Amino acid sequence: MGRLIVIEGLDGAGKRTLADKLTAAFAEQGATVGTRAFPRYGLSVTADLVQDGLHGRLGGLGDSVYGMAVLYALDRQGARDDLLSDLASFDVVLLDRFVASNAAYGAARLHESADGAFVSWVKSVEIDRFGLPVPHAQLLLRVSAELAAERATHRENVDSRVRDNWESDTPLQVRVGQVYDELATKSWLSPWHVVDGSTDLDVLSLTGTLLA
Ligand SMILES: Cc1cn([C@H]2C[C@H](O)[C@@H](COP(=O)(O)O)O2)c(=O)[nH]c1=O
Repeated sequence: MGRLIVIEGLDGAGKRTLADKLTAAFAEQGATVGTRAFPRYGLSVTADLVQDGLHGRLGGLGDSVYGMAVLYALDRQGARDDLLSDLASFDVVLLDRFVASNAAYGAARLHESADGAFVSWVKSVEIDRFGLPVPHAQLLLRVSAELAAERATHRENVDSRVRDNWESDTPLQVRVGQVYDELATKSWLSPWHVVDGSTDLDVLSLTGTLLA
């Protein structure tokens, strides 16, 4: 059975770059790696609806924290069998965002902490009812909301990728960062490793820790 390792962090933290570096480093250490990212834009109708919601095209549903969270959760539920089969075939399954994204963003939108009702609800729906696998470890790629916004703006200019309504909401991003810190401190679902996303990482030593 492979290890499910999840990368979490703010929009613009550099999760995709870290996923690429970790994939190469795991391979260098002889581990086979499968990667996935959530939401599964272009692959699932629920993820495409999420995108509509993020860009204000779902009316009141986009404004509903629980409504949007259900869409994200259904997208993952639809990938459950694929995830379980990946875990049976690879040593490491590396995910760019998972259940904790729902917990952090939803709680932040509701101005709740990681000890609030929303975070418990996410676990009860996604882990207890949908039966999604619990991560072996979660990596919090920690950057300030200012640096994340700078990177997201740069990506917007370079890739012509329009920032969604949440990405351009800096106070929201600050609260998301706080909830992530709390989730890591309380080892929500599994152990968390907090890594500094503002400097170059020692990826080989990180993979060593994750494989130990
Ligand atoms: C995967 C996921 C993302 N999100 C948020 C984080 C981002 O602001 C936004 C889109 O994610 P993305 O920028 O990684 O594509 O959705 C949730 O609120 N819940 C989730 O389950």
